[in-house]
Amino acid sequence: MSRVSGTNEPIPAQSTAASSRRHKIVVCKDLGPAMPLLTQRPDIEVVNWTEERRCDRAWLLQNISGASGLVVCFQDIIDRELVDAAGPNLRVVSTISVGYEHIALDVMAERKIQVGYTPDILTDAVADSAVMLALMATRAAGQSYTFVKNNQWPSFNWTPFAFCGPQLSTTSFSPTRTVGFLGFGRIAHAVLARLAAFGITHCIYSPRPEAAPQTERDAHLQTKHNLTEVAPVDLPALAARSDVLFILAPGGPATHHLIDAAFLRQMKPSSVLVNNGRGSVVDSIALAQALKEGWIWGAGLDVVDEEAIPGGVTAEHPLVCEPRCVVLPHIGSAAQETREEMARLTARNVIAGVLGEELPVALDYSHLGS
Ligand SMILES: O=CC(=O)O
Repeated sequence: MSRVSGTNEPIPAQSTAASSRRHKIVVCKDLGPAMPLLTQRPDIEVVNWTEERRCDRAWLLQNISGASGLVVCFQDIIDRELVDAAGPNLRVVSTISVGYEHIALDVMAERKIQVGYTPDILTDAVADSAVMLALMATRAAGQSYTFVKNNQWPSFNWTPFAFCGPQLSTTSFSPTRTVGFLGFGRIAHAVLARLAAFGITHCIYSPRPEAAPQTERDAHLQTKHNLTEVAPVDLPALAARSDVLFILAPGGPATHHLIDAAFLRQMKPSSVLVNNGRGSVVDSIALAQALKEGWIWGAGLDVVDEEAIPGGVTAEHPLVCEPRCVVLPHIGSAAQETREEMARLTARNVIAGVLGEELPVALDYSHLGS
């Protein structure tokens, strides 16, 4: 039977013959119903962080020595220091996320450590939540919900324009709508498919600088969703034309604060920004100013730059304080069925990795810069 640590004290290295045949896997996030996939294997020793808060870096550094596998989430920074502390046994890092900015891929490549992740299976859940945020941000859901929670409904003087916001769907009297995407991959396509039902007419996106033109794919999407346009545009046009702009780009140096004051000033006063990608893509201070001064109408955020720093996003954060900004705590893929499948895949990835087998879903980082 595998051992699951009951406390978060450092676990002493095992020296018995039996333990040396077992693969040590350090688990930073409890995988819920998928944990037995790990704990019921006689060839695996599980050392897991059991507290209901972010895994302590110090605990991880103390416990990782001799590990063959590591289970993490996007909050855990996997860098050279950690890999050095693990030692030469480490064969696989399995993250329960589609994003991988938290993993130093140059170090993984150098040490030939496989990386498992969970793309595709979360696409629909994240796309659902992006549409939810677009609707919440356009239709003043944050303000009106707070109004009711604050017991203001009893004295509500209903007026035709109270809590009004821009309409996401097209109508006979407002027949065109342009959605923009920064990051036009699987999740963006799933968002577009959902928005087609809202009568969206134009879809524009900013291509990666190195990407080849996708003319055929765009023509296919245009026909499939009965749109007037699907086209790549430059950043100024993306800002100026989007009624709703979805940020679905990965984080990292290439996208850091791409959405800054200069970009936001080019957006329409009636437009809405939705961020389901990474907080670091948007300059929070500039966005708060854009909302306060009416450069844009509203925002729906599942990610915020400051979530990564100690103290995180408090109730005093300038974006949380903006009435037309809906902020959720990074829950884009938090649909029960999806999270269970992500947990199972994360477990299967780490098991395959420690056994030296091909991962069910491995990140191919051979072409990625460090
Ligand atoms: O942000 C969440 C993920 O990368 O899956």
